[in-house]
Amino acid sequence: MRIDVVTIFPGYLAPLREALLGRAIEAGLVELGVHDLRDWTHDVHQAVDDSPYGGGPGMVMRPQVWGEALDAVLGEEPARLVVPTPAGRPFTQATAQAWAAEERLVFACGRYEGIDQRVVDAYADRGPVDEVSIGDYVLVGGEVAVLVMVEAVVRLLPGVLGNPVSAQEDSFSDGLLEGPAYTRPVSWRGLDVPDVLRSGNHAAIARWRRDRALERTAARRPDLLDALPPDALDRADRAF
Ligand SMILES: CC(C)N1CCN(Cc2ccc(Cn3ccc4ccc(-c5n[nH]c(N)c5C#N)cc43)cc2)CC1
Repeated sequence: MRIDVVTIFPGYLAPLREALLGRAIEAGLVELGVHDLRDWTHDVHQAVDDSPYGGGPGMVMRPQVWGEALDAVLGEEPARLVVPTPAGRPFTQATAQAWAAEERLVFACGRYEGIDQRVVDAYADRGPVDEVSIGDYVLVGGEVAVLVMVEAVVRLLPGVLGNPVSAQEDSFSDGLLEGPAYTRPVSWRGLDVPDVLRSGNHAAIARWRRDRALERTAARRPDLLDALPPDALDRADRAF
């Protein structure tokens, strides 16, 4: 997979070259290009924004600069263009799984009050464009959202995670939050690891973990329970 990111703050994307993602890049599992939008400005001030038509607070990012940048970065190769925005469709694990199958992702990081809508409209004729949001809170720009989305996608690529099974058994992959996890020591500050996890009884352990996942999901994300397909809960789950 190749990932390109266009931004006025390239340094914001430096964490993508650290740790697991950095190792994936070094291993050739992912190619990453980070591009400074201002490289496509032609004025001495390198202006990328202007006042909004119709008035209102803040500034809007100019379409001309974005058009030149995206034409250059996209080139002729097909790619999914992703535009983070507070007004976007929710980015979910399902989105990450779908995008993990893409050959190319290009992320357009806006700032100010966002990017002139004509940029999205113009590229929608050339290929898939997704306006997405990572959550119901307001950030200052798209860069943090891109860090989140790139990590969620890249960890699903073959060879990236040391233990690939965990990508399948993620929270959300079976529709439930995952339950609590424990490691040594068996007792810490008077708190003990649940006996069942040390019993060696794998059926009992699986049941206990499923019950904790159901309990946590019911308490923290009842919406996920409501969204489960009818056959997702078995009789033992319903007894819970
Ligand atoms: C017209 C006028 C009255 N409106 C007034 C309220 N404005 C809301 C507004 C506020 C701040 C920003 C800052 N910003 C710039 C690019 C950008 C990309 C993503 C996000 C972002 N925030 N939260 C998420 N989950 C995001 C994602 N993904 C935020 C971004 C952009 C937009 C929109 C304009």
